[in-house]
Amino acid sequence: MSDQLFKKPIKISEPTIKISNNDPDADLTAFPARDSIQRASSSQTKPFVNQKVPPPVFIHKSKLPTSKTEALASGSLRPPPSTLNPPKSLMQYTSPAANARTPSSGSRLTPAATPRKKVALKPGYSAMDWAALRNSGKNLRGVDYPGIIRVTEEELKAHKTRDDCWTVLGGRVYNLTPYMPFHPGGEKILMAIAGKDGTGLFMRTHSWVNFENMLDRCLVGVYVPN
Ligand code: HEM
Repeated sequence: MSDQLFKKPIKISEPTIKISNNDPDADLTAFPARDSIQRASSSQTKPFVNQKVPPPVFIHKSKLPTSKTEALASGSLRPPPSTLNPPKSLMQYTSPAANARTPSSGSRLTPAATPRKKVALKPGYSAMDWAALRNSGKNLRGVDYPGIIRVTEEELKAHKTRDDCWTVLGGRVYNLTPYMPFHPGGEKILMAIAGKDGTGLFMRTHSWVNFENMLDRCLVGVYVPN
């Protein structure tokens, strides 16, 4: 009996939904319901039909930025523009010189300073090499007298060449000659303070540089202008 049941093909007919125009309740597919608030407030009765959807924008592969730098330059990786202004306390440090160095858009907060330019140092003249030379025990003072000497203005002025360059920093006289090729700002700029008091220019350029420590082995003496 059960065998017969399984062997018999079962006919499943599609359910038919009859929609009568006279009977609104018969329209089972209508959603939202015909007399609902949603339908009343919506001007669109047939979604996606005759609706104007903007066509998708395709960017050709060749026009896409290839690197992060390019993407940044094109602005595609930039954060959205902000209407917030930076705090005034930081703004005061932005100098025209600093802005001239960073001409890109937006506000950049850069400490006010003299425009700076690093030079390419020759191999063997890095900060590490200078530290090694300082600790080598070599005489970097350029004078044979072992102790601190008193240097007058006249004496100072006599040491203003590339091979014999003294300067005053913070009231002390230093022999800059051995440091010349190690200076990240270049030799030329150091010659501007040769045989002179360089404290003002030094401080305006890089007051954070610890010259006392870096030039300790180059100390010649104390400056006694009169
Ligand atoms: C007073 C005259 C001097 C001027 C005009 C001057 C100028 C400069 C300049 C333009 C730079 C490159 C800055 C950069 O873009 O990174 C620099 C860097 C540097 N200078 Fe001088 N310099 C002077 C004296 C000295 C002296 C006497 C020393 C010795 C202690 C010195 C030590 C340094 C150091 C360590 C740096 C690297 C600083 C850094 O990378 O932050 N400078 N200097």
